[in-house]
Amino acid sequence: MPLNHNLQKLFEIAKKDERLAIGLMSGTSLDGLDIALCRIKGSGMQTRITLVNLTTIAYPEAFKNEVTQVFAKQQADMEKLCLLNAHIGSYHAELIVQALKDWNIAPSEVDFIASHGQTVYHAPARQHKYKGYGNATLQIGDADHIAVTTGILTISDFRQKHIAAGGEGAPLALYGDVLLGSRQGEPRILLNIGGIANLTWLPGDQHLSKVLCTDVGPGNTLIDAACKKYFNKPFDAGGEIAFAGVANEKLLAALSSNPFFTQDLPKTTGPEVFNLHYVEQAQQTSDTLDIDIKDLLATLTVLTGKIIVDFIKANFGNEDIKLFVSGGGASNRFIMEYLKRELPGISVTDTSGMGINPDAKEAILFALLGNEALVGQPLNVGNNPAVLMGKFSFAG
Ligand SMILES: Nc1ncnc2c1ncn2[C@@H]1O[C@H](COP(=O)(O)OP(=O)(O)OP(=O)(O)O)[C@@H](O)[C@H]1O
Ligand SMILES: CC(=O)N[C@H]1[C@@H]2OC[C@@H](O2)[C@@H](O)[C@@H]1O[C@H](C)C(=O)O
Repeated sequence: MPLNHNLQKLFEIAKKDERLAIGLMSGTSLDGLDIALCRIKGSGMQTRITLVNLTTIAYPEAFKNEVTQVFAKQQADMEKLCLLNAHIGSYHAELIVQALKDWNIAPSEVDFIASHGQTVYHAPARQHKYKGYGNATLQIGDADHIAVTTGILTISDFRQKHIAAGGEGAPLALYGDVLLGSRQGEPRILLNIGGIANLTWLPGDQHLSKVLCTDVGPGNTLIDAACKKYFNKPFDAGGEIAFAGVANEKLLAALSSNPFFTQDLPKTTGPEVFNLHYVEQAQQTSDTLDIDIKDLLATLTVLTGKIIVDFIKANFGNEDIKLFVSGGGASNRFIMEYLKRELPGISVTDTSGMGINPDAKEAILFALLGNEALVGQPLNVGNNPAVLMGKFSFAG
């Protein structure tokens, strides 16, 4: 019996020497959609990927406000959640169609889209309160809408397989980091400072069993929340407000005492834990509710730097390592200067120092994961599940 047209096309795409793919990332900062157009050759450790084009479409305030109603909330309007699942899928599709027009690329030239979706809740078992339930995470923005509207095969919902195979559904960065970032004789740390900060340790002997990838703690999420509340700004551009304040040591100590920081590795978290409620509680226990708001911003920014520095010193020492930073936090001069100052033996640059655009890294990761879903083999890395992730949505 002949294969139907969807499977026929799938096989044709899988047999190609080179694929044109779109990777999509909409992260926990809710700032916008990263669309990375990539050319990919091969698979696994032989993957060669070139970023052809990148655009970040900032979300309009009205859209952010809608998503915020369900984002990281223990209680939310189920109708709104249901509507947003379809709405985000179609909205992302429209943004892709527009980006392709701008780039003068016909949708028929693109082999596949790999979509992360929008995380609305992340609930590793260590973090939620429901006995008898395991790890769980929820990304919405259904990919059937993307596939049908763009006419392009779409691979999505990567995190569920990771959980089904024993992981926490995140971080997935290591799968891309080992493929693109590992170098013989050069121990590296690839740090992404998005809403949450996560890192991948790539040992210089390139033993995949020694690779570690874990969330470290809040990246920009507390800084953004405080900026919004106290300064009516979405984020602290360049870390300017933090530079104008002085970190409060008592508050810093209270914030640093969250149990997440001493839990076993690898571990994951999100704004479900690291939010303004957590900051206010720490202010209460440390009797710092009345500190200057610039000092509060400085404290939250130092916290982001300090948990990264403490983690690196405790787990990898302080010498002969190259640290490459990506994500929006790489544009926060206060954080970058803090890392350089507090890790004197380590070379700290953003990931452009290793040939990867720091704003594109996560969207590229999903393009890579989509490529692996099509033509890869499960990879044993650290104690992470060796699985191929992602679900297929056909256009017709
Ligand atoms: N010029 C800048 N100065 C300071 N901070 C910045 C700047 N540009 C971006 N950021 C910070 O980076 C954040 C966005 O980072 P990014 O897009 O990497 O996060 P994300 O992908 O949404 O999060 P995650 O990776 O945790 O899912 C912004 O919300 C802001 O806090
Ligand atoms: C559940 C979820 O969306 N987690 C994100 C978030 O943003 C950063 C950090 O927390 C990381 O664990 C993950 O994203 C990246 C892309 C990852 O999986 O590697």
